[in-house]
Amino acid sequence: MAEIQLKSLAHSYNAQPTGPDDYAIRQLDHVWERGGAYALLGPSGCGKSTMLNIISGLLEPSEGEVLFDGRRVNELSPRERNIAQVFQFPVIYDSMTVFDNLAFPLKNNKVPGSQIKARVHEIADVLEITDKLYKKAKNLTADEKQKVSMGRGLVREDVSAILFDEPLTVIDPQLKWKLRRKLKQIHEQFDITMVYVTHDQLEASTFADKIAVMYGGQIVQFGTPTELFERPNHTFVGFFIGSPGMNLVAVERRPEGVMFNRVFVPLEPWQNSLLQRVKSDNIKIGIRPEFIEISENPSDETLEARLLDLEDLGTYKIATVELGGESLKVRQSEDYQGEVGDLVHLLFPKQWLMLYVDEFLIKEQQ
Ligand SMILES: Nc1ncnc2c1ncn2[C@@H]1O[C@H](COP(=O)(O)OP(=O)(O)OP(=O)(O)O)[C@@H](O)[C@H]1O
Repeated sequence: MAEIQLKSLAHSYNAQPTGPDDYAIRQLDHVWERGGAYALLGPSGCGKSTMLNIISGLLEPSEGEVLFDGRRVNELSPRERNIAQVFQFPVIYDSMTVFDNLAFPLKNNKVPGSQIKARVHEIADVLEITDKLYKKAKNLTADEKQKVSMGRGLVREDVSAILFDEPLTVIDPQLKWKLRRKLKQIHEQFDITMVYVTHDQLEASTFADKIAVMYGGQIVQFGTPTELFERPNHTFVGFFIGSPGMNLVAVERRPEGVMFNRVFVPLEPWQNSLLQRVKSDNIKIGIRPEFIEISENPSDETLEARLLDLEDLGTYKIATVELGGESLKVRQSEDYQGEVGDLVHLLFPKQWLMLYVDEFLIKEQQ
């Protein structure tokens, strides 16, 4: 098990990149700590598989270094790096039994036969495939095959890390949840560094202690699921995490706050003073649907809006309101009784009103 450090890492599939758009990974520094359970979350094409393949050694980065426990491994082959990788589709030998599939990585590493048997049984028990051990792999269902594929990654006790590249894509929706829990349990039991790639936020937050959100070849935030929800460091994290995502509105600066379409939104003094110092005009405010309050009566702090739509989602409702020409989502309890067309009064609690400049969060300690 190892700490994996990425130092000034960048990768372009183009031999002669001419600008940032030619990079699948833009310069980044990152540390996956020893023994952590991590998710790498992001939309299709943001560079997740590229990063995994660079860590495992399947791909040589065009710039920067990969360090395992402080030692440069750029020149080492995947085998020498001792990384196990589980892909979207099961990688197993159909003609072999499940036992032989699981034993294969150990035989390759010249582990004694008695140890192989014990370890294969231990892993098969955890994955609940002991009754399949002496079946030919070709007779298994898709999810059983993927369990064997995971087992091949888990069986070696000496691996530096296990990388999962969307491993549950082929798994039945009902079984996905079970397997995710299983992986989490395996992580707790064996204490291995695990990086789990997915574009599904639910999958990421049930598996990982910490999530790296990737966007446009960069890690735009690395934090716990709660941190990503409460303090999105980038507008993309606000938009991508949560359902519906964060409300984001482009605004102009004013002395005591910001404005859009004749709606003035006051800010905290520290936000105002930081805002006066930045040059960019790319300014946005962001607030999650869960944190906007709707009040029946106006006050000095409320903003007048119109209820456009109310969607009943069973245990809660999502209201769509129009404020200064912008459409915002507001999450309400199931007993909220608004009528479409009603005037409503919105309150943006100060601690939940985020300010973004050039898409990044303005933080108090800056
Ligand atoms: N072999 C390749 N040659 C050229 N460009 C590539 C290659 N592999 C990936 N890319 C490009 O690099 C970028 C990042 O791709 P990557 O596969 O790492 O993203 P991803 O986040 O894993 O996406 P997905 O979730 O769809 O697998 C994309 O623009 C993709 O088109």
